[in-house]
Amino acid sequence: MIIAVDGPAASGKGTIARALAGHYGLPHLDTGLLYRAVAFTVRRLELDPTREADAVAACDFDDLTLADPALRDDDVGQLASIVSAHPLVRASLLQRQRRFANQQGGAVLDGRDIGTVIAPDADAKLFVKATPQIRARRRHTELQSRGDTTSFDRVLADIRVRDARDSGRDAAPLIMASDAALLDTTFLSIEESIRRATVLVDAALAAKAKTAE
Ligand SMILES: Nc1ncnc2c1ncn2[C@@H]1O[C@H](COP(=O)(O)OP(=O)(O)OP(=O)(O)O)[C@@H](O)[C@H]1O
Ligand SMILES: Nc1ccn([C@@H]2O[C@H](COP(=O)(O)O)[C@@H](O)[C@H]2O)c(=O)n1
Repeated sequence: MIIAVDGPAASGKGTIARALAGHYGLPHLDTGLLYRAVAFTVRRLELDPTREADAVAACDFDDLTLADPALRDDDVGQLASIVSAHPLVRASLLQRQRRFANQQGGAVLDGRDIGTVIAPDADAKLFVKATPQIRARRRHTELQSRGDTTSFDRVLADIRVRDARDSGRDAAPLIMASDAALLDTTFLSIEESIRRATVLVDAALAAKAKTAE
């Protein structure tokens, strides 16, 4: 069983995807981390993130990089949205994500293009959204708890820039798959978001089982 969870930055898709993975006993992949690792490597090697060849060279990152907490920094997210717009970077990370999705028993993946590109035949697809203001507030709180002093206005501005870049690029833009269920978490607690996500996934699985009869 493959569950695809997509949505914009700080919409809560990772929180929901992790909870779904626990609920259904499936492994989880946060695909944003892969793009963050490329961005982090570009920066470490002092490469140019706007040059596709430089960004592709950074796709060969060491897997230990994925465990570095600095990957979660706001500026790495910004850089990730620059490198992720290059088609050859996306192509370079595609098979790794597909292999994870198609492993025996299934998986939960969250990102921007899981339901549209990585796993278009996923058994259940969610598109998680929330207003930019509420996403910025959540991300700001999270950054503060890690000792990051980035201002709320800066976090909100970064989220708007990242939304525009991720939705406006030609290669695998952030869009809701036509067969995804929409979950707006703007006014929902984490617990309620997870509860509703589980109901939506159960409904998608039941509908799929019925058409297979
Ligand atoms: N419904 C909610 N209510 C309040 N806070 C939430 C809610 N959902 C998630 N959060 C918090 O908001 C922050 C962002 O959530 P999360 O990391 O799940 O988002 P994301 O969409 O995966 O972000 P990114 O795209 O940057 O990976 C986290 O600190 C999380 O605990
Ligand atoms: N499937 C994906 C996942 C992520 N990206 C890009 O990476 C950036 C960081 O992702 P987070 O989920 O950690 O915020 C994001 O802004 C996207 O540009 C992607 O393109 N496809």
